[in-house]
Amino acid sequence: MLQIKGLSAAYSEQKAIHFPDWKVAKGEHCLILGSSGCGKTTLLHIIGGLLQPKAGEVLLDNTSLYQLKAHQRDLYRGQNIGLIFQKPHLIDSLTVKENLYTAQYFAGLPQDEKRIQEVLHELNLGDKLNARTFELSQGEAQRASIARALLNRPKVILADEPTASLDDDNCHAVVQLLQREARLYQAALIIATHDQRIKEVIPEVLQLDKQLA
Ligand SMILES: Nc1ncnc2c1ncn2[C@@H]1O[C@H](COP(=O)(O)OP(=O)(O)OP(=O)(O)O)[C@@H](O)[C@H]1O
Repeated sequence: MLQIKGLSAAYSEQKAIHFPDWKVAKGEHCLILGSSGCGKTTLLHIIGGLLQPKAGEVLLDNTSLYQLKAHQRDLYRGQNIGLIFQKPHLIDSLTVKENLYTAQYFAGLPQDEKRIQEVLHELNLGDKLNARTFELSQGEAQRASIARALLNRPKVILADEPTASLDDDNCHAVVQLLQREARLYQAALIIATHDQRIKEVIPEVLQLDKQLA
């Protein structure tokens, strides 16, 4: 379903970071692990169509992400890839509903309030539809960002350090939530992290090594 081949990345004059070839099956849950600076976020951004690699290929089903023109890739991402970051990155001047509308807009999809209500309900945010995002607790804001990522029923969910600043209880709650939602959408779930706690529940790992850099 997802395949990376011969991938490398380089920021400006920096030495290239090389990534091992890797395949993730439909519905599979896995981790990208490795020490700080080894390239976890970089790889996640490449897989998410946010960062052009120096070389190599990202295949999602039969689509080669970087063969697409930039605007086609943006639409493809909006329709097929759900991105979750450590911080929610919601737009404070908008309500929760309006934040989720942006995900439909950037995917080239029509506004669908019913679908927004459905996904908010799934994440126990049914009463927050018209709340401003600054009125949300941190946990609610994180779930709203997960709702935004799931809204368009993605084939793959990419989460970057979603548990880094959480205590053990909340760490497990967030991982369980991501796994439950990924199962619901039969989506592949890929979490980039150096949080060893997640390894207990998701044993499938792509280990990145500093030596590869
Ligand atoms: N925008 C950028 N410009 C230049 N170099 C960058 C940029 N982003 C990352 N790097 C460098 O690329 C390398 C990989 O960074 P990346 O953020 O992917 O690592 P990481 O494994 O996610 O680290 P961490 O676990 O600390 O978040 C590092 O050496 C970093 O300094």
